[in-house]
Amino acid sequence: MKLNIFQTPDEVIEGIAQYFVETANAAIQARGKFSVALSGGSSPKKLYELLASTTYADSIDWTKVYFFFGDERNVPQNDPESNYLMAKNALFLPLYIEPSNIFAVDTSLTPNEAAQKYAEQIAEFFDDEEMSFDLVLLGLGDDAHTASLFPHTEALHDVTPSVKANFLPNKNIWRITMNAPLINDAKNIAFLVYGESKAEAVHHCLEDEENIEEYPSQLIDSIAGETVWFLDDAAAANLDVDDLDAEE
Ligand SMILES: O=C1O[C@H](COP(=O)(O)O)[C@@H](O)[C@H](O)[C@H]1O
Repeated sequence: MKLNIFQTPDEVIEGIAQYFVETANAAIQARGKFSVALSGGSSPKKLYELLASTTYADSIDWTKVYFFFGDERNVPQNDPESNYLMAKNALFLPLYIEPSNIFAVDTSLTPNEAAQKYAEQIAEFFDDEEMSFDLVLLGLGDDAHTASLFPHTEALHDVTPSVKANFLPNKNIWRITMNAPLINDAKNIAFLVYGESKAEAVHHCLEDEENIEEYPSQLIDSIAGETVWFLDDAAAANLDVDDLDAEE
């Protein structure tokens, strides 16, 4: 586990954009392609916009990048809540990404069918290779959820890498999410977290005693690779950084 702490949200975005480019180019050089699972919600929009900007657009051969989603809301793909729609507008359209490089969750199906189909698509993509994304990008909710692994939900108990339909009783909604075993098989995992509303959750996930039911993000740590947290000062405010391996 590695921490990168920056003063401002813009600096965090810049830092994780550079990390994305380095990780993508290393994967393309080593294996000829880069598979990435994107995060949703509000935090990564600026990252996607920066990657699609003139500063970064030419830094990666985007024809060799394959996009997946760590989680998706159970809404149509043109719904403002859709993680796919956000990535489409901020990243895919500006970079002219080919549809064959984009693996969106089919939310026209029932949640269970959508999850099963997505798991099959992922298995098919990796074929006879190890089912291991080059990079999984993650966010952190104020309640310490990541992807759609929410406190006190069934998917937290999975032990086999897969995609699950996860019911959130408090909100009475379904989400489709990669489970922790699948995420942890990734070669690299990067959390992007900024803003003071996240400070408590960051502290619980990184420094508190293990309590997976309350703080599901504690489940996440790459087994064979690297887990890196990109934080701003506000999100890191409650950390005792001296006890952690932090680079500022
Ligand atoms: O619901 C979700 O929330 C988390 C965190 O989102 P944020 O809006 O607080 O940045 C996100 O990582 C996840 O993909 C998303 O579906």
